[in-house]
Amino acid sequence: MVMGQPDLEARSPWSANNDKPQVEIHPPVGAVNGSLRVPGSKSLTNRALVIAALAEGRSAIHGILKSDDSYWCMDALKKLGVGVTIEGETAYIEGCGGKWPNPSGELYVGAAGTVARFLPAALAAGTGEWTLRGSRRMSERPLAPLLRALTSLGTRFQYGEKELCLPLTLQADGLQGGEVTLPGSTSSQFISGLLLAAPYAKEPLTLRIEGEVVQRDYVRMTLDTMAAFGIRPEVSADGQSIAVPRGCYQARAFQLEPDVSTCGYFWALAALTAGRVRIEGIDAKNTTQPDIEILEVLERMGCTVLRGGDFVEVQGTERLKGGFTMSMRKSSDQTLTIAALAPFADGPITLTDAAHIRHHECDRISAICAELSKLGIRVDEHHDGLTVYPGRPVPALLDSHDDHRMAMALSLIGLKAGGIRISDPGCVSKTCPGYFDQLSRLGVRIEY
Ligand SMILES: O=C(O)C1=C[C@@H](OP(=O)(O)O)[C@@H](O)[C@H](O)C1
Ligand SMILES: C=C(OP(=O)(O)O)C(=O)O
Repeated sequence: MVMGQPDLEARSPWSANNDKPQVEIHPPVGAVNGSLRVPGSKSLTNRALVIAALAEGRSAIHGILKSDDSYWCMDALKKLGVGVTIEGETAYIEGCGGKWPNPSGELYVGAAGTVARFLPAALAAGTGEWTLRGSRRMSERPLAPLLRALTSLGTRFQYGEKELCLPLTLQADGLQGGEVTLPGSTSSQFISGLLLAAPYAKEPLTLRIEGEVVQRDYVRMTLDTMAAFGIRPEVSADGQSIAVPRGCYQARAFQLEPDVSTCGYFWALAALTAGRVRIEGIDAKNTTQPDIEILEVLERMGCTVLRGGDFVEVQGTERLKGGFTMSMRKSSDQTLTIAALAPFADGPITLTDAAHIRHHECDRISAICAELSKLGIRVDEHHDGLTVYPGRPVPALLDSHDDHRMAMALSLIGLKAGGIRISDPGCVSKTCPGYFDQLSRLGVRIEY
């Protein structure tokens, strides 16, 4: 079987296993029990890095994620002349107060949606001319609504290959203020990107959001992180209008939460093996990360969840329950995790409201349907989701589609079925380079 060629340029020095063509997951003999910590949230790391770079003064960001997505964010900031020093899990950032020290250069965003959507607005708020490139997939992923909004605020763009896509050259002379409209239906990151830069506009900026926002809680996360650095936008009662005051972020020490999206795979591991997995450092009631919703799904499937103030423990069950439909609008990154659990439930599971994940690292709806089908699992593909039916997976080599979440979700199937191999295990480094090592530490046999 010929798998698509992964885009190895997007793998950072923090990646691992790029030389391994495949990994086999061996089903553990019994329940998986264990306790672990996962690295910092990708979403919080890249928000904090961009804000700290725009701030006045030196920030210390504690508990960062060290993965491809955060590497390319820091790499771009360094190329812009921002001082970035890493000691252990802390990044020290010398804020530039909104004036990028290097007014020109070539920046590479890798495969990171957060960097591709946060950086253009932050650059546009300054003065200079920069070229932005991304991975093959990032050059196909949508950027147009953000670029149109920035154009209306005075930024000029030239496109290298295709209009309104990466690669591009951005000419900036500050953002005009006033009003700007952005759609919410394709990606919340356009809104987050513009919000992060908005305090530096020449006049106060108001964002009007058209329609529903996919994964709206990520916008809330952006607003909360901005507030932590001293800027408090005002959100209208209907949530569709956000007024951002002018100002400058103030540097500070900032502690990040662990990555709840990554936690989902480990909690699913407990769910599948009737085991018990505790993840330290998570405050389920107060987290700003929407993927915490996976806990409610696991409960619905029959698992028991213990929400401590500083940990979450999931205890699995002998027979997972299915027979429900779930909207993934809020926590779409967990769609693949639930789809991978679904064959082992006692009834079909339908996931809806996730049409936008066709524009993620791969067309995730079509990709997961293709891979589950290879396993002999019945799936119905819908425009905005899928239905997965209970079944017994047959041995197969599965394609990770150069998508960290495809690889991590598909690995879960190997916990229950023999002969499950996954291509290009290195792709997990987009958000969790140590994923397979952590599985091993929990007693799951991994063979490259
Ligand atoms: O702002 C963020 O940190 C994110 C927003 C979401 O993207 P979209 O809103 O583009 O779906 C999510 O899928 C991604 O993993 C992280
Ligand atoms: C969609 C994702 O990433 P990105 O930040 O590149 O959009 C993801 O991590 O699942």
